[in-house]
Amino acid sequence: MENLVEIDNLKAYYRAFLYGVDREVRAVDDISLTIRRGEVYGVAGESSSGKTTLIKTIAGAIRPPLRVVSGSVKFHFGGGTQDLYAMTPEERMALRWKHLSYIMQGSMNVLNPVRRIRHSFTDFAFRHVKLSKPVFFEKVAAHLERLKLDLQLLDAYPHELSGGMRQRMTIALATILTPEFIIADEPTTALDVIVQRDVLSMIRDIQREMGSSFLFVTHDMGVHATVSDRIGIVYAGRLVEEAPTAKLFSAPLHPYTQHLVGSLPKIGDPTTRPSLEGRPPNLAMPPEGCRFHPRCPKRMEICSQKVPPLVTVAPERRVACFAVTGDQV
Ligand SMILES: Nc1ncnc2c1ncn2[C@@H]1O[C@H](COP(=O)(O)OP(=O)(O)OP(=O)(O)O)[C@@H](O)[C@H]1O
Repeated sequence: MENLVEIDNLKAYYRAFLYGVDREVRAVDDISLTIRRGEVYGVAGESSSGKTTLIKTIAGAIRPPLRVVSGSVKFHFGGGTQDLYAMTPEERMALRWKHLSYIMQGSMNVLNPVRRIRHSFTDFAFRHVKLSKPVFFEKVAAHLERLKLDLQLLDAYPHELSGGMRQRMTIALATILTPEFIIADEPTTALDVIVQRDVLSMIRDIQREMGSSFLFVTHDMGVHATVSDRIGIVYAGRLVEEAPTAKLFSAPLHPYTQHLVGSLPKIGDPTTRPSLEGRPPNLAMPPEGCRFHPRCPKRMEICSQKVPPLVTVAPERRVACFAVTGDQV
């Protein structure tokens, strides 16, 4: 399958003053991954592991104190190649909505709270199309109908809608121009499970119908099991494992992934789930070597001395762990 997004050795750090000292918070530290055309690539990891920073960096939404230290993000939109950090801000803006769009956790961030929803469609999407307004709104109506959303919702204010309905409208807005790449950041985290299921199946349907690629970020492994084709596990700013979803769940290789998968509840199994010792590291002062080693049940001497490289250990499987790959890599 063809690659749509190629991320190479990406490093993005925040500059922060901690206890009066100027430090770098290494939130995205040497991440390389590719997202194929038409796939849902899931990114999982606990709070503060750098998921949102990774998204911002891939979307080119960088503002101080965050900066891209090195690496590249390349897209293959519209048959060409776009090198995100070699583009002007205007060129980057031109990719938004048409080729790349966002579904965020809080739909209120996108839908303007003081304007009727139809204005959000005009503000974000209309300027990217060469259509008259009536023809544009015919397109919007057809899209909403396809997504089984009531047209009258366009005349509502965001606060008049339930959380689930607002999130569906946000998804409709993000997909109106059939973008090739959609980034979804915890899009169902704030929703109850029933609404969450409906929103996830809506995302899956859209993805199948439009053939778009998704970067789907959530800490919820249950959600990944439902939507993601492949999953990358992020720990303390680094990608520690990547595998097709079924393989990641049936045979996780990295001790951290084993913990994430092992702590999922199983119906009918009354045994208590193991918890992990310690806390994730402070990314302004991460431990030497493997960042997971202070918490790792399989740690060896080398783990505190050397950073384990991400190694391809089987087709479509990469892992960064000396306990799996041996210490000769
Ligand atoms: N503006 C900022 N200045 C300094 N450090 C920051 C800033 N924003 C985030 N960080 C730090 O960057 C690291 C990664 O944060 P990020 O929000 O990307 O993690 P996350 O995995 O998305 O977490 P969550 O799931 O809680 O949103 C954290 O250590 C966080 O404290």
